[in-house]
Amino acid sequence: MNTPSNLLIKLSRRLFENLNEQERFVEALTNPQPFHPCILWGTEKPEIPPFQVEAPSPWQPNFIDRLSLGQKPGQHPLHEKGNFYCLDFSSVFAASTLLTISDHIDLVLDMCAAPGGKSIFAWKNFHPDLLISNEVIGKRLGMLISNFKRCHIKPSIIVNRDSSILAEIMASSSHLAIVDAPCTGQSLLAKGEKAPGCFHPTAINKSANRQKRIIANSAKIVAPQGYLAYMTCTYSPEENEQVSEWFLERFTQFQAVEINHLKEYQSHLTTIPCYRMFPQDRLGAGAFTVLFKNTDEGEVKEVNMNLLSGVWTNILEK
Ligand SMILES: C[S@@+](CC[C@H](N)C(=O)[O-])C[C@H]1O[C@@H](n2cnc3c(N)ncnc32)[C@H](O)[C@@H]1O
Repeated sequence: MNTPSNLLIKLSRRLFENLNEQERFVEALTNPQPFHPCILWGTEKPEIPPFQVEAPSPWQPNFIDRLSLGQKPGQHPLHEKGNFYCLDFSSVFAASTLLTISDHIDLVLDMCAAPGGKSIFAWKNFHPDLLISNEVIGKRLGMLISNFKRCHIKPSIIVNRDSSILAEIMASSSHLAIVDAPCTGQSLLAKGEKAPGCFHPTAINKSANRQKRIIANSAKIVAPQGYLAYMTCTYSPEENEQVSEWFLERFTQFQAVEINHLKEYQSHLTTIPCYRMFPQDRLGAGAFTVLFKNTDEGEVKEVNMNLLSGVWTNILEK
């Protein structure tokens, strides 16, 4: 067990009033325990389940399976064939806000896409006419492309652009924009991984400023009556509730949507309906999620596909 830093203890006091909850949170980060592996079925599930599966949460979509501890889905031949994608249950939690959208979604833009979990979740849930997945960091494109190829994700385009460029090229065009923002990655500790400096105020502030820039550019892409899903895998309120509050103050055409199936996870750190999963509850390492709706009426604009210049494209057939 690692000794908790003062910054971690301080954060636990800001997150929870209850002393026992503070201690459980700190323990989850300093003495990490394995979480159940999880898969997203891109194809139909086989009649004979290839894995031992845990009882599903009431809100879990049927294309997700949470597996028993010790299962190694990444080593199964169906993984190589692209039948499923491995992801954390925290990612499923964060993406589950999308399950409340009943409108037909033609176009999805995932602004921060690699390695591809939220894109694939949205693709499976909505069967959009087109999925555009963006990854700005060049060296992370390879894993995104290989996951899309392996799982036969189409029709889709992968692009490598700064959010400000996409805001121009794709203004008011997308029925759904997903911002799974780069963050300080504090929940990596709950998975036994390293995230140096993740509780330091300078790192948190820098990360929050980047998140505000990305969400502001992404908002410009959302079509009238469309949605913007914002999520992170970190705990500090500055990167989560405070980004959401900042966003609603500046982009007054957006409203946060209540997510009924996540009611018991509602954050008490803001009056906005935002939702959190914490590692001490043992479902996943942690996530923050909020869904905004653009209340503007008006015209949905077309994307100029020539300006997008995808680095990988698979739009031949659905
Ligand atoms: C939390 S990860 C995304 C995980 C992915 N959505 C998934 O579910 O597999 C955040 C991503 O944002 C990317 N990123 C970093 N800086 C960015 C920026 N300025 N604008 C957009 N994305 C950025 C990172 O390279 C990283 O791939």
